[in-house]
Amino acid sequence: MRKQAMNRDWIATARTLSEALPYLQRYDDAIVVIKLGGHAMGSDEAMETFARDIVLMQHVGVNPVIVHGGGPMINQMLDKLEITSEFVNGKRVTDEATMEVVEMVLSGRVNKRIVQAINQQGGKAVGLSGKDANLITCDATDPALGLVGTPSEIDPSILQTLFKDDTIPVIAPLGAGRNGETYNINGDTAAGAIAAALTADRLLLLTDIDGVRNAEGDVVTELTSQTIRSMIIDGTIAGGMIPKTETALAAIDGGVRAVVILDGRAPNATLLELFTDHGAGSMIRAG
Ligand SMILES: Nc1ncnc2c1ncn2[C@@H]1O[C@H](COP(=O)(O)OP(=O)(O)O)[C@@H](O)[C@H]1O
Ligand SMILES: CC(=O)N[C@@H](CCC(=O)OP(=O)(O)O)C(=O)O
Repeated sequence: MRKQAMNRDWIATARTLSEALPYLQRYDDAIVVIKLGGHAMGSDEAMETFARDIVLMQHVGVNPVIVHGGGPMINQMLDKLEITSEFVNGKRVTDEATMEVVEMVLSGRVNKRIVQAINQQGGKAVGLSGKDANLITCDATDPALGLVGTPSEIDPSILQTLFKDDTIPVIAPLGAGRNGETYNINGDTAAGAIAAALTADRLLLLTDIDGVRNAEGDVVTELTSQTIRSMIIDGTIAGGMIPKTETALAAIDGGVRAVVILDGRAPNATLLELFTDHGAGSMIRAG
C-alpha cells in the first residue's frame, strides 16, 4: 500500500521541484566552484547534507568543483604539536614546520573526509591538491608571510578530464613553487584562481556567517567593487573576510559571472542559492 504521510506537504515538495526547472536549465553544463571553509565544515550530518547537494547538482548537469579550507583543523594540529601560528590580514604566516602540518592536515584528513562524504552519497569524487597535475603554480605572496603562495599559473586540464568522466574534483589549497617549494594558499584565493581559470558561471564561498555585513551589522545582498574596497579601508571588512572579498573581485575580473558569499552551515545552502528564487548571502556580479 502507498504511504499516506500526513506530516509533510508533498504537494509543496512537487511544486518546489517544478519551480526549479528554469534554474536547472540555466545551470545545465555550468561550472560551479564551491569553496567550503573550515568553519563551514560542521558535524558529520552537515557534511552529509553538503555532499548530497553536490551529488544532486552533478546529476542535474552542473560540473561542481570543490575547493576546501581547513584553518581550524590546522590550528588544532599545530596546538597539539605546540607550534605557534599567527595570521596577517587573514593569511597564516607559514614557516617550514607549519607548512608540513598544513599539507598533512589539508591534503590528508580534511580532503579525504569530503571525498568520502561525496562518494558515500553515490557520487564519484577525487581528491587533489594544487600540486597534482600542475594544477596550481605559485609565487611567494610576501616574504614576511613565509611560504604563503599566490597562484601565478593554473593548468585546469585535469579538471576538464575529470568533468568528462563525471568525477567531482575536491581540491586542497596547496601549490608548487617553481623551485620545488610547497606553498600554503588561502582557500578562498585558490578557489578564486581556479574559478577564473575555468571561467566558472558561479563561485560560491561557503563560510560561517550569512554574508558580508555593513557597519550596522546587516548583510549587504549586492556588493560592488567600490563598496568592498571602501569597507576594507574603513575596517568594516576584516580578518578572514578580507581574502574572501578580494577573491570575489579578482574572480570577477578574471571572467567569473558571479560570486556569492554565504553561510555554509545553513541547510542545503548551495541548492537554495542555485535552484531557488531565494538568493542567499552577498552577491558580487560581473559588469
Ligand atoms: N564585514 C564582515 N562581514 C562578515 N564577516 C566578517 C566581516 N568582517 C570580518 N568578518 C569575519 O570573517 C569571518 C569569515 O572568515 P573566515 O573565518 O576566514 O571563514 P572561513 O573559515 O569560512 O574561510 C566571519 O566569521 C567574521 O568573523
Ligand atoms: C595562507 C593561509 O592562510 N592558508 C590557510 C589554508 C586553509 C584555509 O584557507 O582555511 P579556511 O578556508 O578554513 O580559512 C591556512 O593556513 O589556514
